[in-house]
Amino acid sequence: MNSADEPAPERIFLKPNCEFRFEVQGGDDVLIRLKSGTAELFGAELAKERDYRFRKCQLAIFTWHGCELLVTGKCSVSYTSDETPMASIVNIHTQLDRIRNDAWHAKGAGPRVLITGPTDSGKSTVTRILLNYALRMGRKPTFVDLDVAHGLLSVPGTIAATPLETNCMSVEEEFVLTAPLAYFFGHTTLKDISELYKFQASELAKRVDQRLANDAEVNAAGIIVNTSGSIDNEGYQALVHCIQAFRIDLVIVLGQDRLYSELTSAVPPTTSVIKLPRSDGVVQRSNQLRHQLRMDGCHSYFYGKKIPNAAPMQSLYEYSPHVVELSFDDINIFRVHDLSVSDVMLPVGQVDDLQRLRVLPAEKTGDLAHCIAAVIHKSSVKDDDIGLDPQSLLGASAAGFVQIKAVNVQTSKITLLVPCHGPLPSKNLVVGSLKFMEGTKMPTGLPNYDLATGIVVCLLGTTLSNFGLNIQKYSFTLQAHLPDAERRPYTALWQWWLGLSCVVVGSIGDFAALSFAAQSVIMPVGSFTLVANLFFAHFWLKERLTRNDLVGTVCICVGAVVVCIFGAHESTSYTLDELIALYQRWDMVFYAVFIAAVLAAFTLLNVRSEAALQTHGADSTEYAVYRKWHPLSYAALSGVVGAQSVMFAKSTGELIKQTLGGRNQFTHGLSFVLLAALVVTITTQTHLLAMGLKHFDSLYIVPVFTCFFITFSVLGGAVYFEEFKSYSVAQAVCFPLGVLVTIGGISILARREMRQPAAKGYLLIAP
Ligand SMILES: Nc1ncnc2c1ncn2[C@@H]1O[C@H](COP(=O)(O)OP(=O)(O)OP(=O)(O)O)[C@@H](O)[C@H]1O
Repeated sequence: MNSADEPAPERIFLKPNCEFRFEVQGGDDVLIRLKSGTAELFGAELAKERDYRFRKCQLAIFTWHGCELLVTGKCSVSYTSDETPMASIVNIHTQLDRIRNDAWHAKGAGPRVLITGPTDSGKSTVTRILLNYALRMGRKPTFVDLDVAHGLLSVPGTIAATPLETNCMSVEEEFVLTAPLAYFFGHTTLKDISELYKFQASELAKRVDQRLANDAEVNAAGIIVNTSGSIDNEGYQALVHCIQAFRIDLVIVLGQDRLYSELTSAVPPTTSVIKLPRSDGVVQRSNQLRHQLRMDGCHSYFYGKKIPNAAPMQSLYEYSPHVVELSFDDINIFRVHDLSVSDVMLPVGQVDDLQRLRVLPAEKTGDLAHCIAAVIHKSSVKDDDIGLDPQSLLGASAAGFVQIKAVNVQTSKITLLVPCHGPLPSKNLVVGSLKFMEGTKMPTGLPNYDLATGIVVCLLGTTLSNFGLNIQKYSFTLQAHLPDAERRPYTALWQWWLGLSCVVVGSIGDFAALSFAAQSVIMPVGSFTLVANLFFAHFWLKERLTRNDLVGTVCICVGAVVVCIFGAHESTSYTLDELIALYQRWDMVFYAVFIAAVLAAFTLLNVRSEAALQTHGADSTEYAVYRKWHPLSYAALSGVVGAQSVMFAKSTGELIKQTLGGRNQFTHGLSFVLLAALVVTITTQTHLLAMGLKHFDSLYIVPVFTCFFITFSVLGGAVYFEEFKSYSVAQAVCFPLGVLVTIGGISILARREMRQPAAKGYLLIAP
């Protein structure tokens, strides 16, 4: 929690059969801890003395026997209520569990329950409670979600099913899931295309039947179906269709007498229909909020859920999607149309649903931008020597989903956001009307404290790091004024160590900033170090600041920001074996040779410059050739070596993360080689930077070092984590452009008239 005026923790004492209802808005965080008694959140039991974290939600914690809760943080609404439908729900559960028990002993089928009602009547909540109760009894119920408005199991616009197990139950999340069987409807209402919905519901029902037939335990646990809130006209027809398709035994109608009475006469005699009162706690959601929830659903499909300040295991919910660019030929995009009877050109009565539904190619134009597309399972599509039969896509399930980011008609290229690395499971995509606009925020009107904290921490960290470098430079300046006999190596200077400590603490701050805001924000903010450097070097160390220095530094700053924004990506988790495989890739070998060549060239330059300086002196013609290159060699070498240390740090970080997650990676010698490489590169970088600062102005050394450090770490990460493969056109153009701008900045800075380095020891400048 970030706010300074955070309320003190509140103790809530709940009487038996009461619930604590609360709402948490977008930017806020609320922690709830069960202190005593027993309590459950929509059927999932709370553990004692554990903090549960809630954001952006409206929920209720119920107790059967009374409990004490400790609530920390700001709830926008909170109150307790003793009017709940929990007694009726638990009665239904008891009946269902009896049927499950009988089914298990008789090796038969368990109960099939469907929950319906108008929008915001609490359907998903009752579904969740019944599922959680079944899971708590050790059953494996199948959850079928037919609500296309939300898509609890997948992205919105899908209908899906999956058997659940105890580990799917969670207090903080709706359901913790693996891969459900999903059909992509593509729309969030049934309007105008309800035939497709009915057809897909029937297909899903058949697949669920097949799944249940193969597993006695899952079969005996039965199914629980959540439905959409549209219950008029087409919605009602679709509801009756689904009750038949899934052969429902029990329909629970929430809070609407008319629907209850209509369904009672419409369903088969084997199906019972019961009424359940709508809980007063169920919150009415505006259309704007519903839209926002859908965008959040799409966002968490691609990016996972970042839980700020969460325990290490919870951060597993963070995913790293990739952007890929494909040519038009590599991808087929289809759309399902529900033609009117006259369009099908068959006599009325002879037209069945399948004939009305036509799968037609979608035109690849900019209109497709932001569309969510289902990638259709290859195995379910008819694609033989004669070619692809688009109609076969109708009954095919989705292997996953992508977002169409852009369509470029001129270059015939399409850019996709895909959830993971590697080729798509098939080249056939289906779109509907669902679009995912990234960056739509909760309409809370509250500032984003995490982002602000990240930026402030990063600014403080980079300023401290730069202050540290300038303290080191200051220590060299003091030494330069001592007689030769009194000068000491830099490692014997307490000021140098103080500077190094500031650099280390500052860098820790930079890393910490990454846990508050995205890398693409933090890295560019990090180039503020150059601004801090101008300040310290000019005003404290009294280094002369010219217009050239300003222009060069600004160019490096701009270039670094561009490189970070267009080059940097989030990385994925790798085990040691995967890391070894990565290091063996030909592009990594290529990159290693390239780095070796760069290091060799700058080392040669450095050795020659040093030799010319030591042998002939700073004013000699022999040294004049190297005057511009000598400072560059130090700054560039330390930057390139430092960038390698980032790669080794990333690798060792991965190994430590995996090891902490229970898979020890330090049983292999190579892990220690990576660790040793990390130590060697960090030490070398520190030494080279110290030597650069010792001999030359920090107004030159720091920007050039920063430029090499950032460019080579981004380049290394991109090669290492194969990010180039997924570069969009904008990235492919802007990344090299950013590098060019930084190189331009260096060449401007190189014109700086630096004071001559002393042949032995320190550069003489006025303190
Ligand atoms: N007893 C309760 N106390 C507080 N909030 C509740 C309670 N019951 C449900 N809610 C909240 O009310 C909102 C609407 O409930 P729910 O999603 O179950 O309705 P729904 O009928 O499934 O909605 P839709 O028609 O959109 O599918 C949800 O945010 C849910 O968490």
